[in-house]
Amino acid sequence: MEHALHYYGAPVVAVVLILYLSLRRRSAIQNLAGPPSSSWIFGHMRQLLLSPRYGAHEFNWLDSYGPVYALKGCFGQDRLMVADAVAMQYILNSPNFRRSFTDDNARNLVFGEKNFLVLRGSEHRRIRSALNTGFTAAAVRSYHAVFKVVAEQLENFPSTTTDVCSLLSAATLEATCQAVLGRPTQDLGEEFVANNREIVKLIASQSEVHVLADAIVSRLPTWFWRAAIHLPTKAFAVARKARFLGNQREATAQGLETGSDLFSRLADPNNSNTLAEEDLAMQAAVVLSNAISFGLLELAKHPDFQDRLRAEIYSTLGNNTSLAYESMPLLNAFLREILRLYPALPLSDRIVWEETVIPLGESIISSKGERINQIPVRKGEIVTVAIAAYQRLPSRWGKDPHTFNPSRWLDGETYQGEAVGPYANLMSFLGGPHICLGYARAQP
Ligand code: HEM
Repeated sequence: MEHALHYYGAPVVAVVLILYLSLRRRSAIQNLAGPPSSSWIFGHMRQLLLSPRYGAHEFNWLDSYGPVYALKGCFGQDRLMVADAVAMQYILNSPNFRRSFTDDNARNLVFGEKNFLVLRGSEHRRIRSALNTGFTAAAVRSYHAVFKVVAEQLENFPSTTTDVCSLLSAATLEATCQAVLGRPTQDLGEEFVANNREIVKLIASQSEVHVLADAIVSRLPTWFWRAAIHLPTKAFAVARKARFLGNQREATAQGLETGSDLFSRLADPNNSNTLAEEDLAMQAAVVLSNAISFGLLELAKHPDFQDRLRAEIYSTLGNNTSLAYESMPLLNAFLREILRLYPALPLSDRIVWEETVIPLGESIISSKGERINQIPVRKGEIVTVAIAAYQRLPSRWGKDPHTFNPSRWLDGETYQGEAVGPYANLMSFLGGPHICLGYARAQP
C-alpha cells in the first residue's frame, strides 16, 4: 500500500490539479487585452502606483487598450481597470461591489470601528442626511466669508521664495475648520493636527514594501487588523495615537451640549460614530489644498491664461463684494479643468461581493478578437475605478485630454451626453452612496 502511494501519489495529485485548473471557469478578465506583465510578484502594481509622475504608465495603457483592460496585481492576481463611464457608474452604485478590505480596515484602524466612512446602508444614510444640513446652499454661502478672510491673510506672505504647498495646506485647514467646525485650527490641539499630518504622509508615501504589504494584508481577516494596532511599526503607532485622541475627544464630547454645528451632530449620544468633525475637516482640507496647489501650478505655467483670468475676476467683481461666480465663465472653466486633470483620488478599488455582470457604455474587443458589451465578474475579484484615466478619455474631453486647456469647457469640446458624477461630468468627487458630501462646497 505504502509502495502504491509512493509510485502513484504524485501523478494522481498532478492529474487532479490539471483537471481542477482546466475545469475551473476562466475569469472573464483573462479574456481581456492588457499590457504584458514581467513580474509575478508585483504584476503591474509598481508601474501603476509607484511612477514618479502619476499616470506615466496608466495613461499609455489607456491609449493602447482603451477604457477597460486587464492588469495583473501582486502574486498573479487578475485585476480589471475601468474608465468606461457606464461601467464606473454601475460599479459605484451596485451593492455587488464593496470598497477594498484594506481601505475599510485602515479607516477602522484610524477612526475606530463603525465610523461613518465605512458604514453601509441605512446607518450610513442616516448620518449623511444629518451632515447634509451643513451643505445646503445657504450654509455654503455662509462659508464664503470665512474663506475670504483666510485668503486675505495669505496676501501677507513674504515675497521671497515660499513653499506654497505647506502654506496652502495650513490655510485650507484653517478655513475648513472655521467654516465646518466654527473654531480655529489651534482649538484642535497641536498633537491632533501633527498626527493627522503623519496620516496624510503615510497615505501619500508609497513604496515596494507598501505595495507588497497591501497585497498581503488585504487577504488577512479582520481579527488580524484588530490585533495589528498593537504592532510596533510607525504606521500602527500613528493609528494608535489617532484612536487614543479620538477616544479622548469622545469623552470630552460627553459633557458638551448638542449644538448646531456639524461636530455636535456627530457627537450626538445616539450616534455611535468615532469619526468626528475634526477628522472630517482634516481630510477635506487635504483634498481642497490638492486642487488649489495644482491650480496655482497651472497658472504659473500659463501666465497668459493667468492674466485673462485675473482680468475677468477684477472686471466682474469690481466694487461688488458678493460672489459673482456664475458670471465668470473663465473661472468656471479653470476650476473644472483642474478637477479634471488632478483628481485627489485617481483610483478607487472595489472588490466583487456577489457575482455580477458589468455593462459597458462603449464595447471593446477581447484578446480573442470578439466584441464585448459586458464583463462577468466573480466574487473576490478586484475592479479598479480609474477616475484619472476616465478624465483623460478623448471620447469625453476632446483631442488633447492630457493638456491643460480650460477653453475645452467653453467651446463645447467636452462630452455633452448623459450626466456622470455630481458635477461637470467629472468623477473627482466619486459617486454612489459615498459620493463626496462637500462637493457643493468644494466648487463654488
Ligand atoms: C476639491 C475638493 C474635494 C474633492 C476632490 C473631494 C473628493 C472626495 C472623494 C473622492 C470622496 C470619496 C472618498 C472615498 O469614498 O474613498 C469624498 C468623500 C467625502 N468628502 Fe470630499 N472632496 C472635496 C472636498 C470636500 C470638502 C470641502 C468636504 C467637507 C467640508 C468634503 C466632505 C466629504 C465627506 C464627508 C466624504 C465622505 C462621504 C461618505 O463617506 O459618505 N469633501 N470626497
